[in-house]
Amino acid sequence: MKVGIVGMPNAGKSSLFNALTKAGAEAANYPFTTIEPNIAVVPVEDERMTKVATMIGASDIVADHIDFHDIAGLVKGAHEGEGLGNKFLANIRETDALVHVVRAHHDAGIIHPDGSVDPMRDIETIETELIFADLEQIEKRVGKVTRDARGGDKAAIAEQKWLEELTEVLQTGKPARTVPMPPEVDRGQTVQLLTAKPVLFVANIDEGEDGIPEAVAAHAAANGAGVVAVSSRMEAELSEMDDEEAAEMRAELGVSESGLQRVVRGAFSLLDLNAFFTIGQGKRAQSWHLKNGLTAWHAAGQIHSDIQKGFVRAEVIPWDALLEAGGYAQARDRGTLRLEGRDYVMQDGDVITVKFTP
Ligand SMILES: Nc1ncnc2c1ncn2[C@@H]1O[C@H](COP(=O)(O)OP(=O)(O)OP(=O)(O)O)[C@@H](O)[C@H]1O
Ligand SMILES: [Mg+2]
Repeated sequence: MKVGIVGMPNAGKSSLFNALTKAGAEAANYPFTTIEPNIAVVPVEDERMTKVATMIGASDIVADHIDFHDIAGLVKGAHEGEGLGNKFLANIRETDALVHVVRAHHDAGIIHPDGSVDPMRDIETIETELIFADLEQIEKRVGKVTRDARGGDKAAIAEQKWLEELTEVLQTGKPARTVPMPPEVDRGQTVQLLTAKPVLFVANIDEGEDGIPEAVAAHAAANGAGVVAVSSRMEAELSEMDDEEAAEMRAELGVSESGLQRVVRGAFSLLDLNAFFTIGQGKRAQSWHLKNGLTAWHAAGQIHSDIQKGFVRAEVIPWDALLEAGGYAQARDRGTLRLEGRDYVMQDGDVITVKFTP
């Protein structure tokens, strides 16, 4: 899963990114050796997998990860190519969700590109750029869809209506996320809109503060977005310390939980994902994630394209049933280890073994 960090210049994106990079680099057992300089790879720990993997006797445990991409500051006019705008927008287009960092701290030593601290104005600036970029995408698409709709194509008729509605909503300053795509529309063919992506607002607050600015919270709620508050600078500083030192510092400042954890969890919960696990004795245990509603066949594809290609059937069991049984053989005896076909809809916490012909 790819998450893009966006926001105004100097909003605190790279500070947050650096903290995330440290969190990723410190996580033990990481199978990635080369990490691109603007991508922070952060594991999503899952206790359920750890428990089952320990019981089964897995050789090691590898958690699925979220990749956070540090994207340079967006400025007014980005959609017209202002300040490398188009390149940034292209970077954002490839992500599954956005973390939108908003300056809410009042450190007078940090320059604001517009001269004053105003979280709502900044949010509007960024959203306006994203909306303009979306309107351009729609404009490019509408001609073809209108022609097809005239020819009586049902999917095109639905899409045309949807694009019209989207245009209206975007023009009022609302994100595309608020207009659901009709089922007739071909997801792979139509516009990929930036404001349709899930968003987590990160209010970058003063050190020692804990609250989310009210206006930002209200805006998030009204637009189907998530919101957390952290001090990016403090998180960056804390990530440089060892655990004990960091805990002490947090206690001193009165911030309970790791702000980074809030960001990672917040971003993750945006994505509407189910976790599943592959766990075998003496083998690497691994966690994976799938969009809610996808099948065993999709799960196989995540593991390896060859496994998907040769899919025969899957053995599936909820993680807690496997733990309770005490092993695969015992679970088979109890009948809790089931055989499923490719269309089985994966459930959160399933442990799966795919049988395939190589
Ligand atoms: N909560 C905070 N309180 C005070 N200063 C902060 C806070 N968060 C970040 N800063 C400071 O703001 C400055 C800009 O931060 P940072 O480089 O992370 O911004 P950015 O969004 O990546 O900027 P750019 O768009 O130029 O890449 C840094 O000096 C950083 O230490
Ligand atoms: Mg930066």
